[in-house]
Order: sequence, then structure tokens, then C-alpha cells
Amino acid sequence: MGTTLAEKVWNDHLVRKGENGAPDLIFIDLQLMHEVTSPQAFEGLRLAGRKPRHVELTLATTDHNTPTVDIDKPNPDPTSALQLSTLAQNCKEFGVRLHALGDPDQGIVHQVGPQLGLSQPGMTIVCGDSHTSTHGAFGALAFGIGTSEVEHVLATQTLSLKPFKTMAVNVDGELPPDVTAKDIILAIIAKIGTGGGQGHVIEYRGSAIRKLSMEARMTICNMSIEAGARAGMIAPDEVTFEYLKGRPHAPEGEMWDKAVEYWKTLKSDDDAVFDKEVTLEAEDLKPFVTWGTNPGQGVPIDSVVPDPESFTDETQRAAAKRALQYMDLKAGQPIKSIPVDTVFIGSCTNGRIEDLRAAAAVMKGHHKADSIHRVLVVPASSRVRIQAEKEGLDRIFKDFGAEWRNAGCSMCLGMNPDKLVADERSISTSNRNFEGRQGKGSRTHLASPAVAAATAIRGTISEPADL
Ligand SMILES: CC(C)[C@H](C(=O)O)[C@@H](O)C(=O)O
Ligand code: SF4
Repeated sequence: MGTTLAEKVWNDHLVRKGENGAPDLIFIDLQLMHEVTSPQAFEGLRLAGRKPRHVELTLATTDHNTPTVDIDKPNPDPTSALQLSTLAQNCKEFGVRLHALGDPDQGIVHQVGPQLGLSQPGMTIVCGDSHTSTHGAFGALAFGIGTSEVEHVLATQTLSLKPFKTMAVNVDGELPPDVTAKDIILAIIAKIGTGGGQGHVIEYRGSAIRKLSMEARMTICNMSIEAGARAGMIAPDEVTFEYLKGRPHAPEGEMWDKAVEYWKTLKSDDDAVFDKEVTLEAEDLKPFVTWGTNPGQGVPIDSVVPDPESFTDETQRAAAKRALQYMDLKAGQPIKSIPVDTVFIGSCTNGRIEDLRAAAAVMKGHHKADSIHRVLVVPASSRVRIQAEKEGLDRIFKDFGAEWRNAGCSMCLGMNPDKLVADERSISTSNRNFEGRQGKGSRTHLASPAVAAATAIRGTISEPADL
């Protein structure tokens, strides 16, 4: 029996195989850090009098608590200011490379790794952040870890873990126009549920996946965690190599050729068996929007808010009832009749240059609807911001009536000043629509950048075809 991609990467990193059901010890090639989940890890190291084992395999950036306006002024929020200064002090003390606010390489950690060429095929990558699965788009085994594990990796560059189960999600065929990576992943989660991938590494396969750009692949792998999976992966191919070539940390010359030779071996064998397998036909997909309070509560944009009674599963029925109440929606209401207040385009799911281009292409020549309170466009990193400005996208956003911000997690979660007020409704290109995620009492509809932009024009949930 052959091995899957995830198993190959795991086996290549085995320091010690666990015997009699004991966990394996695996080597970690790259640890990424941000201000939220690192303080106790550094503190633990300090208390134990230890130093990072491989500081050169560690990189920190600031993203969650960073403001996206007035970044040259003192941070008005004392909690955020403390988080950011603590990271800076810790990085200085332990010699960790940090890209802090104001640095052109600052940005959301899951954008910074790939754009620097640090996230590479076949690597093991960790971060104290659930969306570390993003880096799996490169064929890396990348997953979120807890703070005590962050400390363990800092101290030893290894992790003690039981192997993950494997799951294949096949998406075959041609995507209809205006259907994007975000719609694919929302459709997958709606199909398998928020627990569908639990304990598994999902490998996304099939002709529709192979046709996606690296940025789109990152969007898909990013949300693996919303299906409960430990990680998401896509086998590296020419698209991956093309993205990496010439990036600051990509191998060069002979090393590049050697690396590509190895990377080409990173795919599941034809006779590999996955613990679970699911298939979707790309032709059947539509732009997807969530109506509820978890990322699995999504439907095609041209359908209606489902009736909780239509769920046969008791837990799902109860969850849907509660979600409709929280979201202030009625069963049977057309999705396209829902008016929104705020539009958020950004996050580690959809804040990359291709996402901003997609939003700008829809917005160009239009203005936001009067009923829309605000449209926030937040690049995932400072480099993305610089690139967007080079292409004149910032002008399009400003002419549209949107706010063009600095890089960070922003309105993806309420850890910085970019928040919704209670009962405010957003359409958001981020990845979580939990109760209160974008601020206390906030209501979130997840969608693609194109759908978010079309909604900003019409004021009600819309797709580009409606314009
Ligand atoms: C703050 C951090 C630990 C958290 C995560 O793990 O994902 C955040 O990034 C999120 O998206 O909710
Ligand atoms: S953008 Fe959102 S999902 Fe991504 S790391 Fe930041 S808070 Fe988490």
C-alpha cells in the first residue's frame, strides 16, 4: 500500500518513532509566532533558563493587536500595546527575528511566511494559531499548536505527536464563472460539517484544485481548520514552484534544482489509501454565503435561509434555530434580500493581492451603496499593501468610498479597534462567523471578495452577476 503526502512529510521528519502507541517525535522546520500566543511560551523558557534550540528557524510578526490606521502614533489601547511590546522585548531577549508594525515585511503571519518564501513544500510548519493550515497550500504539513507546544518547539525544535488521520477531498471539473476558492471551501465545509475533518489532515486534490493559483490554494487550506481538520495540504506542482522562485528565502541555483527534484516526489501514491474520502463536482458550485454562526452554515447565494426543521440531526436543528435568532433572520428568506451594514475585505483567508484585485475589478466605476456604513479593505501584509498601491487599487477603493487600511487581522476578530457594534451585520471575507467574532453582538456573513464587493455596491447580499 502506498503512502499519502501527509504521511510522507511526517515520515521525513521522524526523530523517533513512538512504540506501543506512544507519540512520535517529529522535527519542526519552521515556527512562526505572533503576539497573542507567544508570551507564556517565552516566559516558560525564561523560567527554565533555556534558549531557543534553533532560533534561525523561528520568525515572529505582529498582526492580531495591530491597529490598521495611525500606525505611526502611540497605540491607544493599553492591552494591545502591552501585547506588542512584550513580543518585541521577548524577540530581542531571545534573538528571534521580528517583523513588527512599520516594517515592510510585517503582516498576518500566514501571509508573511509564504511571501518571504519561507513556507516550502515538504516542511513541517507550526504556529500558535489555528490557521497555520494555510501553509499546507505549498505541500507542507502545517498546523496550529497550543502555547505550551510553542514553548516545546522553541526549546527543542521538535514536537511529540500521534500521527494524524488522512482525508482526501477531491474537487474535479471546471469552476463556473465568479466561483472562487472561498466558495469551494465554504461548500466543502457545508457538506462535511465543522467536525467533518476532525483529527485528519485533508489533502485537496482533483483537476479543479490543480488549476488554482497559489493564493487561491492558500484560501482553501486556510479554512481546513473550520472543517475541524488538523491541517490541509495540496501537493506541490509547477504553480507552487513558480510562486516560490526568486522569493527571498527560496533556494537558489543548484540548491533550487535539488529542492524542486525533491518537491516533485511530494504527492500521494496512486495506491495510497485515505481514512476518509469526499468528492465535489466543480460544475455544481455557486458563490457561497453563510447564514449562520459557524462556517458550515452556508448555502449557495441564490438560495434561501434554511428552515431549522429541515435538519434531521437534532444538534444541527438546535444550532440552526439559535443561529437564526442570533443572526436575526427568518427561515425561507432569500439570501439576496439580506441587507448588510459593513463590508470587510481582508484577513489571512482573503487579504492577498489576488483578492484585492478581484474586489477592485467589481468595484471599479461604482460607489458603495448609501446604506452601507463602511467598507474596510485591509491587505494581509504590508507588501500586499505596497503592491496594491503600485497597481492603483487603493485609488479604486477610495473612489468607491472604501477605507484603505494598513496590514493586520483587523475586523477578522475583535482584538483591535476594527470592530462591529452590537447588531451590526457584515459581509466578510474572513473565515469565522462565530457569535461576537467581529465584536460583541456582531453578525457575520462569510463570502468571497467578489461577493463582498458586489454587496457593497447594492447594499444587500449580491454577486457580480447581479450588477
Ligand atoms: C488568536 C489566535 C490564537 C486565533 C487562532 O488560533 O486562530 C486567531 O488567529 C483566530 O483566528 O481566531
Ligand atoms: S486574520 Fe483572522 S483568522 Fe487569520 S490569523 Fe488573524 S485573526 Fe486569525
